[in-house]
Amino acid sequence: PEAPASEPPKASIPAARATEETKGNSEAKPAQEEDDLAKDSETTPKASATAPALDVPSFQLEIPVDRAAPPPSGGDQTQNAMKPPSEQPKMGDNILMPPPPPPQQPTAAKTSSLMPPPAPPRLRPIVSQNQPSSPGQFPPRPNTTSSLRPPPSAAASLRVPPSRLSSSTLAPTKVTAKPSSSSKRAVLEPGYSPLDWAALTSNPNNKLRGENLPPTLIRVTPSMLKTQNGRKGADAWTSYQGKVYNITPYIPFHPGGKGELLRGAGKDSGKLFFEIHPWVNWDAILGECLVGILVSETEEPNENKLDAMD
Ligand code: HEM
Repeated sequence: PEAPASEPPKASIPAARATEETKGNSEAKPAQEEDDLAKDSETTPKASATAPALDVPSFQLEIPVDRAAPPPSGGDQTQNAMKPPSEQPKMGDNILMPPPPPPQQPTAAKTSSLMPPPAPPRLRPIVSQNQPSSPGQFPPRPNTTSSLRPPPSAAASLRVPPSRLSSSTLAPTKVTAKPSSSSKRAVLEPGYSPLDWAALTSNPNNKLRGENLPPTLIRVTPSMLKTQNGRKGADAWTSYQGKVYNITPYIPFHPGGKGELLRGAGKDSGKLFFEIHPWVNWDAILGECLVGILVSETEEPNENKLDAMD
């Protein structure tokens, strides 16, 4: 597949290269000397390719004069220097490539002015093929050009990042959805909405305080409260601000779920309650579930004394 793409450029290149080749032969010797210097500074073999380019510039000044007519850009000097080296065909390919990606390879871009005829799209693929020899230059191209390039094949890999950008439009919906799902809010069964609870509490005959309890408030010690943990058929009681409530009837109505509500069973729920939802009006919801008051362990659970206090 590469052969066909490279063929068209080669046909046009030969003429310019012919002049370069003659000059290039004479320049070959100085280029080698510089190669040695380059090797001293640079360890990689590729340094030799760059070295000739540096040597050529002085001689290239003459070359540009001949070419001055065809190419508008004076930057051809660098190109000429590059071309004289043994890699003329590669340079030609690069020349074809330059038009589209001018920013990345200045030499290629300059040569591109000479090669305008070749199709820009084809040049990119060719460059990629030739690039293997010079991988260092290409890595940056895809990244920078990717944003600029609309092309299909390369865009596929690039589309992922763009999708992120475009996802910004989608993100809002997802973001809003995630927070809601992350909440511990439970799914209440039908008939257990806050309105249903309000209706239930509006009727005093429902005995939400619990069965077998006196009509008046009772005195509850910590040990008593501990036994009312909702297990083994016992109602779940909890204390809040010195008062004891039977939270058993509210379990299926609790928006936070049964498990969360029962975390306070048999003990004080004030701390948990305020940590999770301090804005909730406890008394307004559980007023009808009030069992009594919390007293110290030494105090006798005398209902008469409790009534006297009231
Ligand atoms: C140990 C005690 C309790 C715990 C651990 C607890 C936990 C929770 C949790 C996790 C939620 C869900 C919060 C969310 O939507 O992300 C919740 C919601 C709620 N809980 Fe409790 N809860 C407790 C006691 C109570 C009590 C005693 C009441 C009623 C007096 C109550 C009333 C509510 C209400 C009304 C909501 C909905 C709040 C809202 O949507 O803004 N909770 N609770």
